[in-house]
Amino acid sequence: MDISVVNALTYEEFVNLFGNVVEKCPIISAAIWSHRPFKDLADIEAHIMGFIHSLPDSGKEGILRCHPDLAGRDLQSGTLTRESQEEQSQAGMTTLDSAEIQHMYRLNSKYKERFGFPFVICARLNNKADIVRQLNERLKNDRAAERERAIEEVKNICSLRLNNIVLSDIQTKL
Ligand SMILES: NC(=O)N[C@H]1NC(=O)NC1=O
Repeated sequence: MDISVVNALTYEEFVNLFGNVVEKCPIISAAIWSHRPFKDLADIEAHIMGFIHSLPDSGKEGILRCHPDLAGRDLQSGTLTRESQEEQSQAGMTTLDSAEIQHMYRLNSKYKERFGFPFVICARLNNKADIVRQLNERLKNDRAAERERAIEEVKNICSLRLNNIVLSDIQTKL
């Protein structure tokens, strides 16, 4: 997708296209729309991350809380967003057996109890074993370090979602 096409989108079109690059946080695309014209995709990403970094800790934690648990209730009940469904599926979260689902549930609960927000990791860059290992590892962090670590993962998820939007646009034109 040519950046001039993105820059010509109306506010509604822009939020429709980019509204879920950060899970269930369309307010972020709504906010950065006012920074048009964008130079390129990296510029859009930089504005998104600038917005997130400008938030107080409570705002960053709010963003984390918009993320569904990995292998959690939304996945079991089929209520994940399309993006999250694809990502969790790529990381093998949709084919866990019941013991593995229970294990993830226990780890996710322990994490939420400790930090007050859900465990977030870029599922497309990690497989099942990585996710369990990192969940256990990151439980050892203090809250401030872990908040920043989780926001880094939001950045990775966002970056891949942005690339996907551009790729799928190229594919529909081929
Ligand atoms: N909790 C969590 O990490 N959720 C997610 N990760 C990801 O890549 N997509 C998600 O929805």
